[in-house]
Amino acid sequence: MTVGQGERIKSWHHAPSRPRYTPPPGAVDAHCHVFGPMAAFPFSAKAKYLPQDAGPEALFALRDHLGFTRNVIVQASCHGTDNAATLDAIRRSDGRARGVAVVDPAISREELVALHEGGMRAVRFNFLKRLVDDAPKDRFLDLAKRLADGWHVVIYFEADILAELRPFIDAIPVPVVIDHMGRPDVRQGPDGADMVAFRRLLDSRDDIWFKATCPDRLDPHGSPWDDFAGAVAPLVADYEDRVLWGTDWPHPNMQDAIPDDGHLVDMIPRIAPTAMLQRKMLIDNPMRLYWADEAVGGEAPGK
Ligand SMILES: O=C(O)/C=C(\CC(=O)C(=O)O)C(=O)O
Repeated sequence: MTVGQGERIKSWHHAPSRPRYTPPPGAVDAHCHVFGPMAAFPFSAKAKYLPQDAGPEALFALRDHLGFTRNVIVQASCHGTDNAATLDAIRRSDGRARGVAVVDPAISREELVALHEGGMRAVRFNFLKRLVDDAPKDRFLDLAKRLADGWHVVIYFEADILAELRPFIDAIPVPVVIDHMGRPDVRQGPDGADMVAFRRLLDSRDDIWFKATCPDRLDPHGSPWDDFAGAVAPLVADYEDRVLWGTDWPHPNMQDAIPDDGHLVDMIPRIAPTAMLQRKMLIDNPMRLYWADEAVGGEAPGK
């Protein structure tokens, strides 16, 4: 697809329900995106989808509606390596958002410093062929070696390439966060081949984290996403200090199965049934990665 052609798609719920589950004060939605607004922040010429505007106002309204305090905004592939829309959203958040950037691996040290000052704390390496044209492992690795203390790498891949990616991941010298657990087939259950391979990765280092996100993407049986809950709850319990959670709003490419964000929040007690697990997943763990400069938990700045 070439951006500028075709209809702009809408992949998010027009009126998400209010969740029955109430997140603890200080909870972080650690995986979400902004789209545009396009008039101010045009999409990349290489974008594989052309969404309607889903800017910071809508994101922060959803945050409040769902009972969250902070956001980690992940640069979406439709904006390529121009992080202006994500930086603008962070700037407007009153200190309540931080970000994950997507950059040209040749980025200069000065540009990385500017991203840090803008609230970025990680770079994302996307290996999904339907989203990006190329993912040069050698150049990604060179960049990972140049990241400042306190930064990490976020990797997005599907389960069928985990084995092939292992030498690359093993060589990354900073902490690693895996998006959507590397997209396991949750129908295999908690002891299926995909989860076993993913646990082997987690066991290989103690600085690999993961997002227990996207029942809507990973569970083909749909809401209430029972297969997702069954496969993911044991992982959360066994790796409680390394798990993050997020809505994934505005759910890029999910226009044919748009999830109700209130229902997504109601998955939290099903995968993290105790108050302690919820606190770790929603506050302590994301705070350590994204707000290491602040005391863990508590009120957000500007509140
Ligand atoms: O929102 C996600 O994490 C997943 C995406 C979109 C994405 O990552 C991107 O556009 O950068 C997907 O599977 O289409």
